[in-house]
This record gives sequence, C-alpha cells and structure tokens, in this order.
Amino acid sequence: MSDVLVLEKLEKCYNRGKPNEITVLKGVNLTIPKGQVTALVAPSGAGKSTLLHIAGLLDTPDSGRVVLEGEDLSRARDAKRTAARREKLGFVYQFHHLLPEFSATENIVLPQLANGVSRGDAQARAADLLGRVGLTSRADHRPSALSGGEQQRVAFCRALANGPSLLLADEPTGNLDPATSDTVFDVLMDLVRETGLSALIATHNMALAAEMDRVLRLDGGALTEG
Ligand SMILES: Nc1ncnc2c1ncn2[C@@H]1O[C@H](COP(=O)(O)OP(=O)(O)OP(=O)(O)O)[C@@H](O)[C@H]1O
Repeated sequence: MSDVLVLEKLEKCYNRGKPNEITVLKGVNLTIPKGQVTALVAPSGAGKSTLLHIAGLLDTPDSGRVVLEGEDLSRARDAKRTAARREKLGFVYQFHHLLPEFSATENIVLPQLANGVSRGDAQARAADLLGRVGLTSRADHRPSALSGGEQQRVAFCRALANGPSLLLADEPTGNLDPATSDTVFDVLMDLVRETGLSALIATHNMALAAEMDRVLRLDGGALTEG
C-alpha cells in the first residue's frame, strides 16, 4: 500500500551561527504507510513539536523532504502548503483550541465550509462524527458548557471534519486527568480505526503508545524504533 507521509533526512537547527544554536533534527527519516497509527515518544525538549510542525507543513526543515501522498511539499509555495494542510491533514493539540462562541456542531461545520462543503453536508458530517464519539446530546453546547474530555472529543471530530489522509496529534490527551485521558484516548483510537486514518500521535504515556501500531522514539535528533 502507498505511503501517506515520507520524511527524508530532515535537518532543523534553531539560532544558527549564534551562541545558543541548537540542532534539533539530525537527519530524521520516517515513513507512515496508509492506515498505520504511529506513536511518537520523546523526552521533553527533544524536538517532538518541531517534527510535528514540519510534518504538518507549519514549519520548514533546513534540509530534507516532506512528501505527502507522493508530493514533495517541503519547498512548495505557501498557498500550496496551506491547501494541502486544509485538505489532507487533521490536527489535534493538547489544548482543544475550539472557538468559544460557537457550538460543538459549528466548530466541526466551519472548517468544512472553508473547504467548500455545503452547509447541509457539513452539518450531516458533524452529526455523524459527534455520534461516533458519543456526543449527540451535546451538539448544541458551546465549549464552556462541555467537560474537558468532551471538548477534546469535539476537537477530534473537527480534526476529522474534512476527511484528512493523516492525523497529527501532539499530546492529544495530555491536558486530561489519567482516567479521562484513557477513555478519551480510546475514543480517538476507535475513530481513527473506523475511518482507516493514518496518524502520528505524540504522547508521553507509554501505555497509550503501546496501543498503537508502532512506537518511534525521538532522542538526540534521531528516530529509533521501539
Ligand atoms: N523557535 C525556536 N527558536 C529557538 N529554539 C527553539 C524554537 N523552537 C524550539 N526550540 C528549541 O528546540 C528544542 C526542541 O523544541 P520542541 O518544542 O520541538 O521540543 P518538544 O520535544 O516538543 O518539547 P516538549 O515535549 O517539552 O514540548 C528545545 O530545546 C527548544 O527550546
């Protein structure tokens, strides 16, 4: 099966030429085949967010390639990268970043409207996704009227709203207490498996990482298996 994401020989250095120069990625290679869920574990400061930002086309490497569904986007124009981000990638962060003045449904509808989907289709998709994560009865609530775990479940739905090829998640349950984290993580994994999504999920939680197809460790600027 084809690969969704290929990262080739990524190098990234901050503050080059200055006393505080730091090389975070030293030739990172990573391939995510279609349908595979990969855990990314790393000590704090090892460059996990840097790697996810580059994979998510939010930052560029100093050298190396970012190939998304066969297309090298590492040197593409901003407009092309933005379009690829909107159409092919879903993001989940530690904090949900939902729009506070909009309902759960609207938070899932809006990115679809931005992607040219009709309001009717977008609402049907939002309802379907909210049903999958057990939040049908919360569809009209604003984020402030939802629990932390419920807010994060809405954020998962929003990330999947436009049917991405790849989900990138940075500590998706890191803001929740351990029991809620486990439950909400199970919901995320069910959602990912049901939709056949490929995913790269950063977590400090080794028990959660062990539930994924593969565990990669980022340390010393390089990725190792296991
Ligand atoms: N814009 C920047 N300018 C300078 N240094 C940076 C910048 N962004 C990150 N760094 C440094 O690069 C290193 C890696 O940062 P990054 O945020 O990728 O780590 P992380 O693994 O995500 O850490 P954590 O798990 O603690 O969030 C850190 O030492 C950080 O201080």
